[in-house]
Amino acid sequence: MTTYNLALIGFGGVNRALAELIRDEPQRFASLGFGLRIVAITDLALGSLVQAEGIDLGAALSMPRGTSFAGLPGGSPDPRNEEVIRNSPADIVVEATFTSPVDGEPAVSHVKWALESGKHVVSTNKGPVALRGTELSKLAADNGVRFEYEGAVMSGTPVIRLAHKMLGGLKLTAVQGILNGTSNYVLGRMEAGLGLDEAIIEAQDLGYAEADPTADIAGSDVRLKVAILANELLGASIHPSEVSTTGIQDITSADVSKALAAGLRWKLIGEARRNADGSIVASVQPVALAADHPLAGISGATNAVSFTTDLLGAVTVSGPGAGRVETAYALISDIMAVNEFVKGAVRA
Ligand SMILES: NC(=O)C1=CN([C@@H]2O[C@H](COP(=O)(O)OP(=O)(O)OC[C@H]3O[C@@H](n4cnc5c(N)ncnc54)[C@H](O)[C@@H]3O)[C@@H](O)[C@H]2O)C=CC1
Ligand SMILES: N[C@@H](CC=O)C(=O)O
Repeated sequence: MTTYNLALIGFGGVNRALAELIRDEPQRFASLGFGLRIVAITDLALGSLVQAEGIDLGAALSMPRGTSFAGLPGGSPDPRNEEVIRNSPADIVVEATFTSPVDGEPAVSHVKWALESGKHVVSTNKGPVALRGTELSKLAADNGVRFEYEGAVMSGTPVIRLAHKMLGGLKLTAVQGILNGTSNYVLGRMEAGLGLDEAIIEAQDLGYAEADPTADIAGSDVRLKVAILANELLGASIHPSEVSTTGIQDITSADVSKALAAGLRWKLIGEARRNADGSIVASVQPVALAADHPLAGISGATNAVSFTTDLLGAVTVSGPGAGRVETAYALISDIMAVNEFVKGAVRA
């Protein structure tokens, strides 16, 4: 059985959840036909750690706040991302640092260093995909490796790969959905009587929010996801700045109560549509949906996306849109895709 060596770049909620699954449930991976060993970890707060024989995950996961990997064999107080990505004995680099909606950095560089070094990349980071996706996928192909990013849209809920694999024979003209777990959770909690700020704190505690939750509330997170879906599935080549974006920051508790009394629910809707002339229009905006609208019942951190197709009409996928373990599962599904690629290459 093949065992893949992983380097985790960023050791926050998502990559910690992945490390816990690898430590606690090796049989899950064995049943998939491969083993996983974490040989390197870097993080802004902890520094870096490289142990070619496999890191003691119990020790790494229980590092007290404010300490660094410097005290461990192979440890350093600095993240040393480039050195670790290029030179550690990893087969797969797992990129889960902060998403930058502006330029995708430093994650874009992390992905490039890995691909240039002949390492596969699996990532939940939306920045590199939305802002430099075409270039990075080409770099992966040129180096004979994979760049997989299922978790960039709707966490572990299968969307990107599912649409590529299962909807390929259809003409897709639009994607529309609730694509941010935090804002949907926050709107639901406001319906229950909480203020915006209190609801955001809850979403942070639950691991849904971005490091800067403004991205969730003001819509830049959904803007990246809309650009990814438009480019991946509608054949567009749009930059996130072309997605007109309004968040939920100006929706007040009074607005929420008034809507509820009228049988409406506020939702943050992301949409991309191909016009008859081939042009693409894309937007993010709050909409007060009637209770019988298919997206009105999507609550909490659950998300849903609906594809408008020629032969099937609307095809809708719903599931978790955020969460630490839920997003770690996206990385596992990406590693499964890498494994299929590797096995296919061996057979060919
Ligand atoms: N939490 C969720 O539900 C989801 C998260 N994502 C994305 O996954 C990524 C990770 O998310 P979380 O783990 O929740 O975030 P987090 O904020 O808990 O963890 C990110 C970690 O990356 C580290 N980091 C930041 N910049 C770094 C750098 N230059 N070098 C080394 N380490 C660095 C931070 O110190 C932090 O520990 C983010 O890009 C996020 O947008 C995507 C889908 C869902
Ligand atoms: N902060 C994001 C996490 C997933 O992309 C969200 O809440 O949806």
